Amino acid sequence: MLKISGLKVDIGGSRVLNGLDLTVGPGELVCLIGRNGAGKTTTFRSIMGYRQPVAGSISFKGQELVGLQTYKIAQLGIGYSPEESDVYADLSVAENIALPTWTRPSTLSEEARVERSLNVFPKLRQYLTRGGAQLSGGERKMVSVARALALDPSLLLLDEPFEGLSPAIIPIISEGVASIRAMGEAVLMAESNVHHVPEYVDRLYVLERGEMIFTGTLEQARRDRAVMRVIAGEIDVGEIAHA
Ligand SMILES: Nc1ncnc2c1ncn2[C@@H]1O[C@H](COP(=O)(O)OP(=O)(O)OP(=O)(O)O)[C@@H](O)[C@H]1O
Repeated sequence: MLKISGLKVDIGGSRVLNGLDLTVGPGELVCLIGRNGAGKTTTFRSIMGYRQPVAGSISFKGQELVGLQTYKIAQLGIGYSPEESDVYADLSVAENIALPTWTRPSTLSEEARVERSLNVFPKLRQYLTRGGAQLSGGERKMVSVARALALDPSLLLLDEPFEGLSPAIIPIISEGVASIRAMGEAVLMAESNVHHVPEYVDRLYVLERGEMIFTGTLEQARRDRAVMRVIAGEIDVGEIAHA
């Protein structure tokens, strides 16, 4: 469904992604994991057409995305929830979520698409009339993911959905990701912390300074000390060794 081959991206004269290969199949949950600055956001921004690669290909359902404008990429069915969860302050929560239903036609009605998003995050029903500026970080994250889902995408990109959230909100987002997955949507999720990776993840890619250093299952990653050093830190490697 999504196939990235040999992707190279330069920013300000520096190579930020150096020959990335990655695939996401229909209905798969795939995690791209790496430390801060590894290049996860740059990968997502390249998929969405905000960054132009110097080499490589990004194809979605057989169509090349490189060179397409962002709105066209979204219309092809890729929903994007960025790390910073931009929620439109001048729109209500309900309007923020409904936004993609105005820009991408789907076989589902606007109501059905919004309802589906609200079923993923039922807590949002209390805030529907509230302005986008009057939300906590966790609420903004829910709106951002719900909005990306209202696009009725066949692939959802979630950039560090747990980043900066309080421990109380993490299980809510985690349950939301599980129900999105149960709907059969393909999800590509970026993470810097292996502990946030759901056990049911299909495949992990580990990115280090713009290069992919590992591809495999979560179980294989846990058995690889060099990989765990990158995605879990030294302390956790010790814990794993004693487990
Ligand atoms: N606009 C920019 N100008 C200059 N350098 C940039 C810019 N955006 C990203 N970079 C650099 O590109 C590299 C990759 O950044 P990117 O944001 O993709 O990493 P990331 O893995 O998403 O990290 P984080 O978890 O901190 O968001 C970093 O070294 C970063 O400093």
